[in-house]
Amino acid sequence: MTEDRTGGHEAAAVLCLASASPRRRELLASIGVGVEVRPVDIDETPLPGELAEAYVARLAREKALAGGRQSRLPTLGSDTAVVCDGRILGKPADRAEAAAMLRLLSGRAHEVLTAVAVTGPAGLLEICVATRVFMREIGDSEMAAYWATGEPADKAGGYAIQGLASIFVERIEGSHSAVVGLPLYETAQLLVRQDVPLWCGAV
Ligand SMILES: Cc1cn([C@H]2C[C@H](O)[C@@H](COP(=O)(O)OP(=O)(O)OP(=O)(O)O)O2)c(=O)[nH]c1=O
Repeated sequence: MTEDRTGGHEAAAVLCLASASPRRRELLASIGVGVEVRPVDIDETPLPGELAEAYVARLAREKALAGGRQSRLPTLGSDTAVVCDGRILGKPADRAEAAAMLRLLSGRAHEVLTAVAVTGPAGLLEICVATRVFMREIGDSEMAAYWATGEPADKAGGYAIQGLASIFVERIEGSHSAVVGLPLYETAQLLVRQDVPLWCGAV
C-alpha cells in the first residue's frame, strides 16, 4: 500500500487494466485491486451479423490480449453494451443519437451485457453477464436536460445508472456493478483463478 495525494491508500498494482474507463478502475479499487492502466485502442465496429453477446465477448478478449502484450501482470479487458430489440447501443455520437437511444429505452426493459476477459497463469478466462434494466418513461425535456449535463456522452446506451440517470431506473434484475462497467462478483472469481489478490489477500 502507498499513500496517495488525498491521504487515502492506493493498493499496489496487481493487475493490468486494459481500459480507459475510470469506472472500471474505481470498481476494482473498491474490492482492493490496484491496477496498472494500459488503455488499448481497438476497432469497436460489430462484425456483420454478429450477435450482441459474441460482440462484447470479442471486444473484452481483444482488449485483454492487446493490454497483456504491454504488461507482465494478469490483464483484464471488458466491454459493456446496451441491447434493445436486438440492437447494440454503444456511446452516442451526438445529442440527436443520445435522444434516439433514450427514446428507445423509455418506459420499458432492456438488457445490459458486460463481458470480462482476464489473461494470466490460468490462460484466458472469460465471462459475460446480462442484466435487465427497467426504465420509467422519460420526457423530451428531461432528455434534453440530461444531455446538457454531459453525463451521457461516454456511456453505452447514453445513460449512467450510477449517476443522474438513476432517477430514470425503476429497478434492475442482475448485477448493478455490471451495468456500471464491471460485474464485481463474477470478476472476483476470475481474478482469484488468476492468483490476483483481492482485499482479503490471496485466497
Ligand atoms: C449503461 C452504462 C454504461 N456505462 C459505461 C461503462 C463503460 O465505461 C461505458 C461503455 O463503454 P466501453 O466501450 O465498454 O468502455 P470504455 O470505452 O469506457 O472503456 P474501455 O473500452 O477503454 O474499457 O459505459 C456507465 O458508466 N453506466 C451505465 O449505466
